[in-house]
Amino acid sequence: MKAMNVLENLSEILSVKGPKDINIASITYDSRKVEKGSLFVAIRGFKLDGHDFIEDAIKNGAVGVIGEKEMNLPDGVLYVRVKNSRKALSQASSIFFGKPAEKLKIVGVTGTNGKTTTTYLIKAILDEAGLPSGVIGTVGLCIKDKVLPSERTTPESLDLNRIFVEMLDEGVEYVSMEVSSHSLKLHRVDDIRFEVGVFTNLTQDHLDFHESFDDYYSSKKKLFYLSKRAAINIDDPNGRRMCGELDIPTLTYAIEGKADLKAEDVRIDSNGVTFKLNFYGKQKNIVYKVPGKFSVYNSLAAISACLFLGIDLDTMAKALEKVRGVPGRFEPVDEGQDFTVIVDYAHTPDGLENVLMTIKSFVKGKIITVFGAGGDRDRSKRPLMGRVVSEYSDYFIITSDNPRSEDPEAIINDIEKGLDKNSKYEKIVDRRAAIKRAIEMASRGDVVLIAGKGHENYQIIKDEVIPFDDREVAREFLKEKGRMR
Ligand SMILES: CC(=O)N[C@H]1[C@@H](OP(=O)(O)OP(=O)(O)OC[C@H]2O[C@@H](n3ccc(=O)[nH]c3=O)[C@H](O)[C@@H]2O)O[C@H](CO)[C@@H](O)[C@@H]1O[C@H](C)C(=O)N[C@@H](C)C(=O)N[C@H](CCC(=O)O)C(=O)O
Ligand SMILES: Nc1ncnc2c1ncn2[C@@H]1O[C@H](COP(=O)(O)OP(=O)(O)OP(=O)(O)O)[C@@H](O)[C@H]1O
Ligand SMILES: N[C@H](CCC[C@H](N)C(=O)O)C(=O)O
Ligand SMILES: [Mg+2]
Repeated sequence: MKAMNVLENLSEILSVKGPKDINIASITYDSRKVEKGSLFVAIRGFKLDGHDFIEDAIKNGAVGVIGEKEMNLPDGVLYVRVKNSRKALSQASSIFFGKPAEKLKIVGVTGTNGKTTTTYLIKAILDEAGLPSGVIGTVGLCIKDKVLPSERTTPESLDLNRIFVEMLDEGVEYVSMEVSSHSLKLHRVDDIRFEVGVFTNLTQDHLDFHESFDDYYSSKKKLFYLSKRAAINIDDPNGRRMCGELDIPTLTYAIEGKADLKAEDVRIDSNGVTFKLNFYGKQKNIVYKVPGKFSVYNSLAAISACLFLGIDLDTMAKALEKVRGVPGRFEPVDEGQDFTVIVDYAHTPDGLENVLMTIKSFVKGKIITVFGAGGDRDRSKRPLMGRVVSEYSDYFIITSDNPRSEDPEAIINDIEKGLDKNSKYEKIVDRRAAIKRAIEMASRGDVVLIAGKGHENYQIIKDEVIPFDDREVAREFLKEKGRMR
């Protein structure tokens, strides 16, 4: 593509130096991925500054550069100075790949908890309706039935465009994607026009990245400036606030309050949830075989979004009844033992409270929880997570999640600050040993909750990513315990 075509799509150019008639063979924001003919976009990062890698990029074959700083590049290399490189990356990628997002119907789901689950439920409904779809989110990328790993919940704009093209090539028409607050703030989704934006809830997380809760809220709100229509959980105080501030067609959903879609006669037990959906007098029985009040909310979120897509309630009810859960979300590990083991991705105070409240409602014996908190993430959520776990568990083991660059013991100490005084617990830094201990001590009727890592099949310790899967580790010790009997 001619550089001129890319330039025409950039909204905030400050200056252009060098030849505009060059051909761009590819775009990248990482100098290590530059090829002959690449356009390199220099991003001022949180750790590094892409401008420091311009020389490398040119050595590797870049013919053009987009950046924010005043630069003098060698003759023959195009330099486009813009106000915001991340915004420019989104605009350049969209035009370079032929605006693939415009050819897809994309539903964006935002909120602190429930994004992954809701996107999966939407996909299940689209499948039942016979509409070819894809999913983009924490657990990975789904292109029709193909599943690929993903590094981020919401990929960088350039990568998103590449994924959209791949989806279109495979015949995908609908995309159900998670939209993280990071992605909204860092302009990863700026050039997507969402058919529907969904708001699940907003509670504390990511206060390391967002300077305040208000900044977190405003980032989430941006999704609705990019959406044609909205589906909002109006039982959530921030959902109510959001609703009052939007002027696009909106469907609200609730269990408690007044809403367009209301769940009535809600029944929750260890097998899942059932409720009567009331949508302006139209009623439909919904069965979803994953327990928890949050399962009702996630079903309502998916139904609201799919109503906007024109899917009928019968199809939706059929689809939800068939869903057998989402990887790592309230996932049972069953080796025939006489107690329950659940692996769940809860990694926020609210997520933990929801999952523990659900367990409390059906547990016959003790609740034993194994959990930690991620390193290089919001530190202020750690004592709050500790408080919630100590409030609901009969016994718990504080261990490591993904410590990343931090000292695992220091993270555990942060969690410990929030504990209830009467807590019965121990600290075991090694997650494998912690899971082993919980399984050894469990007896008939107990529930062992292993929280925080869900579907993750790795653990990040310093710079190392080691293979680790809570489900496999639990299975191994369950088998061992079975053999000892
Ligand atoms: C905080 C955050 O989102 N950081 C993202 C940000 O990194 P950064 O700006 O700090 O990058 P950097 O390492 O400082 O480097 C600056 C630039 O120099 C470039 N570079 C670097 C080295 C080199 O040799 N050559 C080179 O060109 C880099 O490619 C980058 O463009 O831009 C990078 C490039 O797009 C992202 O990879 C990176 O995501 C990191 C890995 C990350 O962990 N992000 C997490 C926090 C995140 O986004 N999480 C949300 C999920 C939240 C949720 O689910 O609740 C998500 O959507 O996944
Ligand atoms: N609607 C909900 N409200 C509160 N908690 C929920 C809800 N749905 C799921 N949870 C809990 O939060 C955990 C994470 O759920 P899920 O993965 O769907 O959220 P997410 O928003 O995608 O998270 P992430 O930000 O990490 O991508 C679940 O394992 C469950 O314990
Ligand atoms: N998307 C979330 C996931 C947290 C999962 C938990 N296992 C951790 O590593 O903190 C984040 O990146 O903050
Ligand atoms: Mg997710």
